[in-house]
Amino acid sequence: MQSHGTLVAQLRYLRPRLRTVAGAKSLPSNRCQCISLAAQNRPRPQHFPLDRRWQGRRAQSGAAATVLEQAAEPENLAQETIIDNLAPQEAARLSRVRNIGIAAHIDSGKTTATERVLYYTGRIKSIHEVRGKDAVGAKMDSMDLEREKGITIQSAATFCDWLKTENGKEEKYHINLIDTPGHIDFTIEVERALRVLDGAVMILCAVSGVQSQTITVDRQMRRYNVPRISFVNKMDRMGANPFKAIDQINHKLKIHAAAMQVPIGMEDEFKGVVDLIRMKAIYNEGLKGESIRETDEIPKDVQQLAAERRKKLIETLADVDDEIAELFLEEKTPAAEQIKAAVRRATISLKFTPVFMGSALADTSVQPMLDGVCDYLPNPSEVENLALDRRREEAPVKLVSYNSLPFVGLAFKLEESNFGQLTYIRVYQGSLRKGLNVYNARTNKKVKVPRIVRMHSNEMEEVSEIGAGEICAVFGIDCASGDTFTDGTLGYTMTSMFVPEPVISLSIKPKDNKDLQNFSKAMSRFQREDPTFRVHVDLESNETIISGMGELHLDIYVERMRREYRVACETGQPQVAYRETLTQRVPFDHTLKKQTGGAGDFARVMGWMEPTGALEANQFSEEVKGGNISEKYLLACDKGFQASCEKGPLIGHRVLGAKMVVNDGATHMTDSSEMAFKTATQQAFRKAFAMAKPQILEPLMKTTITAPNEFQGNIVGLLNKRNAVISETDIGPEDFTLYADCSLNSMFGFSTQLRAATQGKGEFSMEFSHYNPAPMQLQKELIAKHEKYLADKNKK
Ligand SMILES: Nc1nc2c(ncn2[C@@H]2O[C@H](COP(=O)(O)OP(=O)(O)OP(=O)(O)O)[C@@H](O)[C@H]2O)c(=O)[nH]1
Repeated sequence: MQSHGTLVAQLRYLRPRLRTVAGAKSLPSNRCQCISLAAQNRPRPQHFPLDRRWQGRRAQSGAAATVLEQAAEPENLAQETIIDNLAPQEAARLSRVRNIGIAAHIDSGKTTATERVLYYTGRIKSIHEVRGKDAVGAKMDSMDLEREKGITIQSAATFCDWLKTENGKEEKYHINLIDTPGHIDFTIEVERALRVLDGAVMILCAVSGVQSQTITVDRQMRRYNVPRISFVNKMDRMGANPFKAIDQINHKLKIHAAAMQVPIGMEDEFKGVVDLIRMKAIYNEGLKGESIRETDEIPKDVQQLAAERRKKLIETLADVDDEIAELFLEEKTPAAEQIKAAVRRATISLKFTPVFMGSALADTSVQPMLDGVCDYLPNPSEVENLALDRRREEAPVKLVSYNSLPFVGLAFKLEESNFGQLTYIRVYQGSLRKGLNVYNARTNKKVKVPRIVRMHSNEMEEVSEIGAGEICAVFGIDCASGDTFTDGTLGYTMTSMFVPEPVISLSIKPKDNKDLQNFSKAMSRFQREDPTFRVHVDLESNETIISGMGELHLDIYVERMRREYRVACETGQPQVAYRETLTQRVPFDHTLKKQTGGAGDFARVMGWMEPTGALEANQFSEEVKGGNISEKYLLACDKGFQASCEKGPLIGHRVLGAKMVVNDGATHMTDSSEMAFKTATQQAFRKAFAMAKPQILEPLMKTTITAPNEFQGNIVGLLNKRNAVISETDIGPEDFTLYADCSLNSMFGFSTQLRAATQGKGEFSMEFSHYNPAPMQLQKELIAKHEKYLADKNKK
């Protein structure tokens, strides 16, 4: 396989020739894109079940290569002229834009750090703390519930301009920033932020280092190939040790990491940091640390540590960067500029994370982290984003963050506001203007953009245009989360994000029937905003069932219903969201025949049912020859199949991984109807399903537990009792991390037992992994319980 660079060089050579050939319109389409994808030789990310999902994301490469390869397309020749003319101007604009997210374990200080960033960049005039005494709360936690509980529930977007000073010169950077929740139950918020961001700041606590949720966040960043810098916060706390955190990033997260700074003083003596590239001491001054004082005088007691850690930084870089490796082998010391360039290359190519440190609460050393964002995280043109061209069999095409190209944007988040639905859009190509007609690639509907705003937490600033590579929100566009918009000249669609399956459900109803209207309004709004929150009505019990990612997730919606819609609700016990499936192929031949005096019911359906393999979405297909069942009745069969999948025959939970094929049947001249075919299909489904060795599936959770080493035996004991499968144990000098697959059903009450078994020092996080057949005994119990429920209901 040739390197990407070599191929780009070849394309550069070929370009004048391609132009001539393209004039004759004989170039095979997509050749260049194919070469480019092959050149990157990217494996499909592990967590993506469908190829198409990852095609929408990116690999890292230079904008020049992107433009060049796309320009070589005959269809893109018109664009090429524009690109050639605008390149320097666009490149200059984009080089000062950063779209970043802040992600971390719960309570690491994401919101507190963001508050500093907004203050130092002049976005807010004063600092308010999370759960602070002034009772105002941090800017980015704008929901009352967030402020009360001191946790972030929704991701909030904001933007700011950072004046970075280097060698006495000021450079203005425009930063779009998203603060994301730390709790795993709100993981979709992190997923959608990472889907559209170009880089991230991973915050760690200086005392706790890599925690269970840091591991989840790491997984998410890998899923979307997001480069990151790290910030070790809470350096003022007793027991702070940034180097322990760095070791843990190296060993637990398995990404090369090295300190970019060393601390001056520790814990309550923490005063500032030494920048290891420029070898300068940096202190914060002013009431809120707003001014920075830099000096060449590094305190004596820190000099040796600084020298050692600088050496370590260069050694680590030599492992991930060829240029530094060469200098290292020649025993030459790289210059500051060379180190900086290597950190940037290695970070953007996802091989390395530079580690900064400070204390957001003590207003110390947040600004150098912001400089790090500008120096080491990619600008929008350095991240490759792909769309699929529906006019050319969904071939991947690269999007170019240039304003003058046709518009392509992705709606990544919806929010209900006082002024109607607010749709967050990341503009990938072209610019979005007020009054522009845009097309929804999914529905093909045209809409005019009435209002564009830049979000600043819950406040907004009206703008008339947003350039490529930026994030904004628009009003008055009806769409679903994950829809692609274009200007109508392109058949592009971008792939959506990874949406985990809900694992917990509970029944819910308003305490007072007069609130029913508000109740359903709230339900439909929450569902539209959050793809991991689902609502359905159980047809047998007539109960409304809500499903989500965990108990806290559902609790928050019940609480929001009370506060925002004034609907008090009663809820049932949380239940695991089981699934039902079949394991073998079975033929069916079923006739519905009812003769009751007048017109009767008649429908005959034949075919087979089988597992889809790999537990994919349910599928219905028809292979009827000779017109024995008309198109209209086949549609009714499909509806019957979908209805049957909603409520499995075993325990009434949803069916997963079932395929039904109807290949023959019979119709009666007068007695057949759509209803008859729908019912016949449902009856055939039940019969076939029962014969096809059905199974109940339970959600298995990827569980990460961290605790001090002395509790390892206790925790293994707890997990063994739950039949968990331990996949890996990582033992550090003081604490250990254990990775296991546990059934969700066995994890109820685990947090209390973990606390008791570890004197409150252990913590865990769970993330849905996959569905697995439930143990036979449990399957029998669930079926018996469901049968009893049905029998009791029939008696009534
Ligand atoms: N000592 C110390 N405490 C801090 C620091 N930064 C934040 N905190 C405190 O840590 C707690 C959590 O801070 P947040 O900023 O809410 O953390 P978060 O990561 O946004 O929390 P979630 O969004 O709920 O996950 C608050 O009580 C902060 O005051 C710091 O640098 N030093």
